[in-house]
Amino acid sequence: MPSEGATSVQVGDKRQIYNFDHVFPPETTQQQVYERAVENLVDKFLEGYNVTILAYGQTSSGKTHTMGTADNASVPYHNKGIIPRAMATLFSTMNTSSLYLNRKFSMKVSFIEIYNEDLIDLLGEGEGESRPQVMIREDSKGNIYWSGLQEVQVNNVDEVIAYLARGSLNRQVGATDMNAKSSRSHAIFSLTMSQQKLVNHNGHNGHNNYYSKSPTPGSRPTTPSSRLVNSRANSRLGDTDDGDWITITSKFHFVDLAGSERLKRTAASGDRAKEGISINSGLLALGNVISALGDPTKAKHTTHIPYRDSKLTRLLQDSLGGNAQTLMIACISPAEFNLNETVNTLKYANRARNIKNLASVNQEESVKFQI
Ligand SMILES: Nc1ncnc2c1ncn2[C@@H]1O[C@H](COP(=O)(O)OP(=O)(O)OP(=O)(O)O)[C@@H](O)[C@H]1O
Repeated sequence: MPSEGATSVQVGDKRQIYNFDHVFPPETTQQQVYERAVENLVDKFLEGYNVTILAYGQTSSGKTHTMGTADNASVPYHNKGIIPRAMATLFSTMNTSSLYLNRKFSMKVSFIEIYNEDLIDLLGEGEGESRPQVMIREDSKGNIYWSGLQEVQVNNVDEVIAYLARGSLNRQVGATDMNAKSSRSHAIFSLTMSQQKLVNHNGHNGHNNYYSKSPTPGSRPTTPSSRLVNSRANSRLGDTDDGDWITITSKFHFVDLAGSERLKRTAASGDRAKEGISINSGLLALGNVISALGDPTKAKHTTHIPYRDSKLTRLLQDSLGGNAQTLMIACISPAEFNLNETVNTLKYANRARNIKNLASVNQEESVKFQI
């Protein structure tokens, strides 16, 4: 059974203890991992917090399996990873919980890959260089956004899984000595949710408004361009959605990192070696950001956090140490011959545990609509 607390590792005659929130032994099921570590984060996402889950570990340790980054409709339920389970909880909560009755939801997914420091849109149209270029941008408030990336409207779990499967087929996969089907890239599957919440309901006249964008204060949203995800909100609000509305936007990033193993262990050469160098430098940069964020003397001065050292850390800038609930899952091998990699993964994850984020709900100003 999963347990709280520490795990200890013996290296030579030294025993080192690492503390984690949960430790899952090999026989743990996907459902147990999900319930213990992830399910409450879906509630946080619905409340309006940004959430990021990262899977870290050496090749073949189960990152993709745990995250469900490659899951499709043919994966049997007991094997399904975090993403399909989180989506099932999310849509079911939206559609059944009384907490979300007076809301209108709009959701989009995107799927991006970092391969050799190139950003590739896994849902983008076209092949190779004909695909739109994805750029990392920062707005005046320091929020990171990705321009040129395809964001696709989704209305139910099946649509999310279809895009997940489509994107994962486009992901860079190569064979190494350690995993015949190794992911050679970092992949980030993201869900952006916008909620229109009715407060101070006036209860007279009006039409149903479906919003795909945050409305500008003082203006009324125009033609409905997105379908309403929560059909109950439509029927409940009916013709009487006159009142004050607030917009809550939250992002859920599922990050399946490339294998963290030392290059020589994969016996890589040529393209595989180039990929390995790039993977290691991205993970090193991530490790440096994690170390800086875990050090309270540095974390106060955000200019010292080396986010700009890699695309991976830049993309995740507002999810690491920013305004997000962040979970790192460290995948390790029980095999003795992987001990060194296991110790490295435990040290890496242990550093991540020192980060203290200040998460808050992303709520826009109250907007009055007179209809
Ligand atoms: N807990 C598990 N139970 C059953 N099968 C597993 C488990 N973890 C991993 N596997 C299987 O082991 C193989 C390797 O796992 P996976 O591809 O998830 O590793 P990975 O860490 O993502 O590797 P890479 O970094 O090379 O992509 C897959 O066939 C996967 O289905």
